[in-house]
Amino acid sequence: MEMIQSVMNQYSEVEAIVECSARALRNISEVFFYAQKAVLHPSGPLYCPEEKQLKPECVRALTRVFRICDLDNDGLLNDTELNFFQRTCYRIPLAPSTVEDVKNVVRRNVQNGIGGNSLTLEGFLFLHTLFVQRGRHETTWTALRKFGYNDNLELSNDFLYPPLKVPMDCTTELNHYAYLFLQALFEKHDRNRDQALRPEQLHSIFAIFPFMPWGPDVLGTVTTNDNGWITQQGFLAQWTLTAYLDVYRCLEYLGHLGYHLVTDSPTQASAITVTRKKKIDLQKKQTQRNVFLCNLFGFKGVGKSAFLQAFLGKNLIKYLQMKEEMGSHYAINTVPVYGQDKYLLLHEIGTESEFLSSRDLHCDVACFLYDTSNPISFEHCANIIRQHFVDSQVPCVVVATKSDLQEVKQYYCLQPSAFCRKYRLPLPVVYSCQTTGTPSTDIFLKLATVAVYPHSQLDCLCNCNKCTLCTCQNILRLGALRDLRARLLAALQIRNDRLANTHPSSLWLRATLGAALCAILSFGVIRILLRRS
Ligand SMILES: Nc1ncnc2c1ncn2[C@@H]1O[C@H](COP(=O)(O)OP(=O)(O)OP(=O)(O)O)[C@@H](O)[C@H]1O
Repeated sequence: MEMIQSVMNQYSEVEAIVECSARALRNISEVFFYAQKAVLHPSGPLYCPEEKQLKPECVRALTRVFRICDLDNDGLLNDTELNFFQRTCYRIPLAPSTVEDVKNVVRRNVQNGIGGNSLTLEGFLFLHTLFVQRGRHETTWTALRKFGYNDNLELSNDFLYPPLKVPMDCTTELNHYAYLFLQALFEKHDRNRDQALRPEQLHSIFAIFPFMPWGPDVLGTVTTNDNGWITQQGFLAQWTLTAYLDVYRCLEYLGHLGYHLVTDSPTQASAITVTRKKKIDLQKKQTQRNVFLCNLFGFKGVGKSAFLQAFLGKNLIKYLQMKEEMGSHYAINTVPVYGQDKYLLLHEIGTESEFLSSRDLHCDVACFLYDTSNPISFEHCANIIRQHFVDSQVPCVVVATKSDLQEVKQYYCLQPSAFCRKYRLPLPVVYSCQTTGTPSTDIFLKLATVAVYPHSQLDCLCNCNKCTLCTCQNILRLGALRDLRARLLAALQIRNDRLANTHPSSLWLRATLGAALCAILSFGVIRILLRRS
């Protein structure tokens, strides 16, 4: 016995010594038990016996687990959160008396282990140190594996990149549940409830990542408040952009945040909707998509970046103030298209030549900017349209920027209006972001509408307030219509709340019939008006 003790003291990596005999069949099953345990749940990556504490990688991993379980972000695990951790890892909730026992053990051993009757990070780490010291490595390993860690305490590829098939011609979007999760994430870190994330709040969201996933360019990609902090709308928009442009990266980020554990879904791929092929949308002349891509083309200096920033509500002065710090080739925001919010993603194609890759041509609407004050700027647009878009199904919109400056004649065989008439394009839309307040959003509404309804003959892209498009938009913006919609939604909500007690024939029927009637009426009005245009 003494010899065993001295070996164990001398070699701290020795976890157990078993005296056994094959002849006498003594302790055979114990040998296999300890051997299996040493392989499946090694203490090496978790614990440093010399220093008698958890290794830094293990502390990092457990800190992430703690933060994910801290659903209200108050730095403590209350009983509900502790039970969430317990159910997620071990599939059985803790009895209230056991929760109290656990907290009492922590209270007795760690000075700051309990705060306001909840478990602190210090207490949580202490509990796991205790598990490992008492040879219950499997308890800690079960938790770590559940939260995605492999034997090297790194998040495994299987965890970060669950299978998701995206066929050609389909796009990827976040679904309703993903937006609910992200909204809750935003609210839990926006502790001062100002609907914007200060830099430190943004960092606290990503503190559980091994890297900062968003660079400074995000501030030039989505809406920010007057202080330059990301708004809730901007936060959701940036996630929408990632899901659209690089869905596997989006899955990775959601994996770091423990999406599927918090939402109790099979994997974070449940957050993604793969849309049907665009070809089918075009054939059927309708789409369920919510995100639409608009590629921006234009000669050097025509105002493409200023246009992107105008989409985010910044006028020329604000754009020039932030130009150097946060240049971005993308801008994403929501646009109300016939009463429904759609995401429009503007992408500045940074090329001075007219050579374009097939990726540059792939979009839902192509927007061509020329500078009214620069006589050589239109030729660039005209050449791209003639070479790449004349026979394509992608709708094109031409925009005459810097309309606040003196207009000059374009050095091209056709002036922009004549060119558009010749190629059956809508006439150029005049635009300027040189304003004192927020730039006009009409052009973005028109781009989004053309992207969502590429078949509609929306060739009257002006600000006349008389044409079909403007009439439809105005009808849908009517206060009365919005009021009616809000009432219907409220009625449906009441129905949800009371369904258990109410006879289904009353509220439910009334709300459903009302909603159906409203939808049919709106649809009919829009179709009649569109046909007449
Ligand atoms: N409406 C406007 N009125 C006057 N000047 C403008 C207007 N819009 C943009 N400018 C000026 O034009 C310059 C170029 O604008 P911007 O950087 O947006 O062009 P760009 O097309 O993005 O350029 P690049 O091709 O180099 O990326 C800006 O420095 C700005 O001062």
